[in-house]
Amino acid sequence: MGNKRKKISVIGSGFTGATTALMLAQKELGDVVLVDIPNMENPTKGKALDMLEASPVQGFDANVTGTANYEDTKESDLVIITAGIARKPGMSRDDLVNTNAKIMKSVTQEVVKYSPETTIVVLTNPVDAMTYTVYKESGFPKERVIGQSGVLDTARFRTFVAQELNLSVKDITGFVLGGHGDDMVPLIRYSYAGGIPLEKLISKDRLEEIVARTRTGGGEIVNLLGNGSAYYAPAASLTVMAEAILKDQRRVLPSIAYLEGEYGYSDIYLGVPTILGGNGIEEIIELELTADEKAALDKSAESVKSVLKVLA
Ligand SMILES: NC(=O)C1=CN([C@@H]2O[C@H](COP(=O)(O)OP(=O)(O)OC[C@H]3O[C@@H](n4cnc5c(N)ncnc54)[C@H](O)[C@@H]3O)[C@@H](O)[C@H]2O)C=CC1
Ligand SMILES: O=C([O-])CC(=O)C(=O)O
Repeated sequence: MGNKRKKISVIGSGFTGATTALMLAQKELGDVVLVDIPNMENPTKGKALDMLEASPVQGFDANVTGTANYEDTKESDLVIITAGIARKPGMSRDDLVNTNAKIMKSVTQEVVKYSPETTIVVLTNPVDAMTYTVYKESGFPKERVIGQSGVLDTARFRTFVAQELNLSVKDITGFVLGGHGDDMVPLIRYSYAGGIPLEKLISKDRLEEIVARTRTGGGEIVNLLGNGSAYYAPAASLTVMAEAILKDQRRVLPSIAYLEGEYGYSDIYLGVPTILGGNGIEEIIELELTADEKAALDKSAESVKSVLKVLA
């Protein structure tokens, strides 16, 4: 008998949830249960069946099912929450807070009921505050409630740098700290092309433009799509985090983590460099920041705190 397949539940079968489900299955990370509200049960089952029917063509062994019944998520190894509303042009992520906080609470209760030992990764925006909400509602240890922002924000930064230098994206590394908003802090000092500091390859002005584009990268897509937000790169980001956890890879990836004094903040979820492995967030990596970097991070943390205050 081989190893038992992992079970991954993806809550929310919209653009990000469905795309994530497909990527998880294509990488054979486990069997995927896609969950949505009762009104969306048939479309959710339809999407799941359609993905399953791609499996013989692409040759992946993963079951994909759709449901509106949380019993089907029982004993999930990993739960990914994408449920909720997305922003439209003219809105900020923070405008979603009240609606999505209610959704986080009800979803978390159901998830915890059937999978008390699972690890949860949250995507729903405003994601720093929504991860905090899920943490409080779940009663889980902090290492098992994680938010996604930094992998995506870093991916955008890496894309723009690769375009600028006409180099493979594979050789570009980036580093983004802070909340998933326009105040996020891309750290040039820790970003490289094939081990060469970016500051040696790109002018300061161009680097500043790339940082600015990264900060508003989500909004750029929202404006182009017109009726929703990004989902391919977000789904790819969730998939890499899922892989790190399910395969116990201990990867160094940025995650939204619960801070208890790290970087000088407490009782807040914020994007920081972490080690992701079988236990979820296995470690938070603390770096020394320059005064300017710390000031930028303080500003980002303040934005997240102001959203948390709305929920208090
Ligand atoms: N953290 C990040 O980097 C990113 C966050 N997001 C956020 O992810 C969320 C989802 O985005 P999309 O998938 O594009 O939206 P979408 O509108 O395509 O899908 C959301 C789905 O959630 C479902 N849903 C609503 N209430 C639910 C409940 N109580 N239980 C289960 N399902 C429920 C809806 O029926 C819908 O199918 C948004 O809040 C968006 O802002 C999106 C991209 C990146
Ligand atoms: O911009 C949005 O609303 C969705 C999101 O978080 C992103 O794509 O970074």
